[in-house]
Amino acid sequence: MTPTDRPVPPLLQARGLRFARNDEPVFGPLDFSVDAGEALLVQGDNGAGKTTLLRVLAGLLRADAGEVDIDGERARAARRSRAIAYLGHLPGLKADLSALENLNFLCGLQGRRRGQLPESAMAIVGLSGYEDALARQLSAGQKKRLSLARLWLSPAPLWLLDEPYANLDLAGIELVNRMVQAHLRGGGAALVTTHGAYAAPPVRTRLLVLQRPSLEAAA
Ligand SMILES: Nc1ncnc2c1ncn2[C@@H]1O[C@H](COP(=O)(O)OP(=O)(O)OP(=O)(O)O)[C@@H](O)[C@H]1O
Repeated sequence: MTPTDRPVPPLLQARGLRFARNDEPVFGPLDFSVDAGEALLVQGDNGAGKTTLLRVLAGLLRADAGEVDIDGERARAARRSRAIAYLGHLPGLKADLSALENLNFLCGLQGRRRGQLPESAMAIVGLSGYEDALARQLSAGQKKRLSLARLWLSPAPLWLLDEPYANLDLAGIELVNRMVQAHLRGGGAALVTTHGAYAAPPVRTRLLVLQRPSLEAAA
């Protein structure tokens, strides 16, 4: 077998991943993988553990058991921060910086996708003309769009998107789908939590359904 014959490892692989709070199981054990060019939709009822799973994968919470590999190697902090862009419920913006200053600040922290500039990212998300607006003066949907611009600028291949459609109008929902499609076409991957059926074809999509362990036990 030559080096080029070796199978490419999944971009993300979880084995036996489990999380509990105060001995109460929240999810798992879960086994799943996501390849480059693929989206994994994470669905489940309110409280099923979708946000918790994304936070564990992002390294913001520690799993009780299991392993996470990125590109075939254990996901330690440095590897996670290079490989993962996390879009959470909160916009994660500096309220007293302008929209453009926020993007420049975040590019300074996280690096920047090759060939993309903050100004062009603002245009892509429909925020041209808002460059000098303070983040705290933006509407909820505009803040979400600014977070999407930050996501677009990130050089990280693995997107963890927690309810990315929240607060967005129809055009914004289509924008998220176009961004995900373009990201996957460029060799990236995405985990997307959602309550709705918003993920548009032709994204190569698989489904991970979480169930609340206590409800399962009671059933
Ligand atoms: N900071 C916290 N402290 C204690 N319990 C929490 C905390 N955050 C979440 N939980 C609990 O963990 C469980 C999973 O919550 P999580 O937010 O992951 O669910 P979710 O599937 O994302 O829900 P939703 O669809 O409502 O956003 C819930 O029972 C919730 O009450």
